[in-house]
Amino acid sequence: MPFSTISLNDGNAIPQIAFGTGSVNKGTDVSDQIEQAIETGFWHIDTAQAYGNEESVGDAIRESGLTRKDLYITTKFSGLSEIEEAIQASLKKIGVSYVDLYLVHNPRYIRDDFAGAWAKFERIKAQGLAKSIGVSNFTVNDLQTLLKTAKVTPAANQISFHPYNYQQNRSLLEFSAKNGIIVEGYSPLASITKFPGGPVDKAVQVAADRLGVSPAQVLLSWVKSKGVVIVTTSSKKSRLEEYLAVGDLPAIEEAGAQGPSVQLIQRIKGRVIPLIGLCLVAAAVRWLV
Ligand SMILES: NC(=O)c1ccc[n+]([C@@H]2O[C@H](COP(=O)([O-])OP(=O)(O)OC[C@H]3O[C@@H](n4cnc5c(N)ncnc54)[C@H](O)[C@@H]3O)[C@@H](O)[C@H]2O)c1
Ligand SMILES: OCCc1c[nH]c2ccccc12
Repeated sequence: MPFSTISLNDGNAIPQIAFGTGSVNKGTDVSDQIEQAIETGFWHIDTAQAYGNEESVGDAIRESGLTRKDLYITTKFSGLSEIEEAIQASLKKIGVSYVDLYLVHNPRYIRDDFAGAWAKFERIKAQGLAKSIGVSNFTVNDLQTLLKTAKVTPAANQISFHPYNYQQNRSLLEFSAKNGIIVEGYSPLASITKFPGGPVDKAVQVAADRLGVSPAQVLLSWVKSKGVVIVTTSSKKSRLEEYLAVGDLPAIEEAGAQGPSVQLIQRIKGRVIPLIGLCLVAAAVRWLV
């Protein structure tokens, strides 16, 4: 069974893995890639006003033949127009009457008026144009400022999340947990894609060899074990299958409902996943100091 969902603070649920569409040049037609991702088993698509590809998302949805409620669509306000215009344009481009999650792409897009901008987001939720509203790239300070005037607490904060920024993200994770804000992690594979050759490589490879999985699966497993929604991507079907297979390495608390062989695997994973976490953090700390 692939990935499940995580409950949000507004009663909705978010799939724990998303297919990201922002890793290619702005405006690239990614409809075939999204279609492939949906066929492979992704049902959470992450786009943004700034990616210039919301039409591709719409095309892929229609091609997939799935109904609206079978998909989870996130888009973001990227400051390219007024908020009310932006959501209407996004809905039109995607060809849907609502998105599941609407995010402020970056605090800099609302820096001049956090309270006013968030009130507009709250209205978008009240109007049913977005089932849930949230933010992206917000620090603890940004969230504190927002929460001073917010009537609706952001459901999620999408941030960069990988072993090399884990220490830096810890206070944000704690603050988010305390305030019921789900963390989504983009660039989860950064240690092998953007910063190869660092100390995390070794720890990841050791864990991968021991578990008989790939380094990417170790990294995604680690993100999942933190309760963070994975936002990843690939144009290759084989990689998408590899990512989704991480859903079969569930967190230990899911073990009770499964058969004996799965329970055995989970007992092993239950020991290994925290160990992976420990190794990655130790490696990251050694690398940072
Ligand atoms: N909110 C934001 O500000 C923000 C910023 C960046 C990205 N995002 C979102 O997150 C998504 C994913 O971001 P990402 O691309 O950084 O994620 P990622 O770290 O998961 O990297 C994915 C890339 O890694 C490659 N890859 C996978 N396995 C590999 C391997 N073994 N060796 C080498 N390369 C491998 C894939 O082909 C793909 O190109 C974006 O598409 C976008 O939707 C959001
Ligand atoms: O999501 C933030 C990273 C990103 C990917 N593609 C973009 C296009 C415009 C602005 C930001 C981005």
